[in-house]
Amino acid sequence: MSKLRVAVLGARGRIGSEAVKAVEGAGDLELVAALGRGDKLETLVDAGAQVVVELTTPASVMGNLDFCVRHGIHAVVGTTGWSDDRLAQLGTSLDASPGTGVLIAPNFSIGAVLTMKFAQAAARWFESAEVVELHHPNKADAPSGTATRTAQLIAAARAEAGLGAQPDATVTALDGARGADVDGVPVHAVRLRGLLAHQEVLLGSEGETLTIRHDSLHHSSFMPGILLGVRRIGSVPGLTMGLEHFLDLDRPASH
Ligand SMILES: NC(=O)C1=CN([C@@H]2O[C@H](COP(=O)(O)OP(=O)(O)OC[C@H]3O[C@@H](n4cnc5c(N)ncnc54)[C@H](OP(=O)(O)O)[C@@H]3O)[C@@H](O)[C@H]2O)C=CC1
Ligand SMILES: O=C(O)C1=N[C@H](C(=O)O)C[C@H](O)C1
Repeated sequence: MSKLRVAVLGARGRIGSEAVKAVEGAGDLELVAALGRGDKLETLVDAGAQVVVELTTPASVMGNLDFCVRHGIHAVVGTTGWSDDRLAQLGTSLDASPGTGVLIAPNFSIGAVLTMKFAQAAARWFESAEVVELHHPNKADAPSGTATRTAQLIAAARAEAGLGAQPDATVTALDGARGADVDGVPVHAVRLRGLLAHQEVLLGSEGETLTIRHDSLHHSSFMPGILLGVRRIGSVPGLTMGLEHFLDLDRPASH
């Protein structure tokens, strides 16, 4: 069987360089291009790339995806910075290229995907919910894409359960002291040398708290998710938001 032809954008970056190695190490995949800033996107077409792994920056991702979708190249995207406007713009490009698939994964690690799922399930049972994300100090964006998505899922679950605003008697505060407000859920961002990517979801009600914590200790934690996305996205046209859609998480464990 012929190998799937894969390219990496952002190939010299922290996660992109690991993705290059992961694709090279997969027997069913062939790395046909590894591009960095300034390299020509036409190379993707010349190399016959079928799937692109997009790991660049919020400033670059839209242009890169526009090119890929127009050329019918599927994309697996880890880059952050997604707003409703950007998603709508991508949706319009995909409408014009109906066979093309794009996966946007706020986080490729299984533990982070489960953290989001557990937080979403728990949210309706607690009066209070806050998210704390902790990352390496070279990270350009805050809060993280994962924390933003987690807060959005918590907020949607609270709204569906009819929960109102969270209890908070704060009257005076220094700027930023209560974090960023994501749909009514406070999100706090820590940047600390020595860390990679970590998140805590804090939930509380009268007399009890629940903390869900996840730690990515190495970029290798993201690689199985990237490879899964690469193998699956060609058969899922349109926009898929979140790796959970490829993970079959609701299937009961076999005994
Ligand atoms: N979803 C997930 O699981 C994960 C997502 N991420 C996200 O991935 C993104 C990259 O993170 P990270 O690797 O740490 O960042 P880095 O800054 O280390 O890497 C980004 C790379 O992209 C390059 N780049 C910028 N613009 C372009 C372009 N137009 N075409 C090709 N390459 C380009 C940069 O080049 P230059 O240095 O010259 O600017 C740099 O080498 C971030 O948004 C991060 O949040 C990270 C880890 C996991
Ligand atoms: O920049 C990073 O490092 C990471 N970015 C993603 C995010 O913003 O959620 C995923 C993970 O947290 C690592």
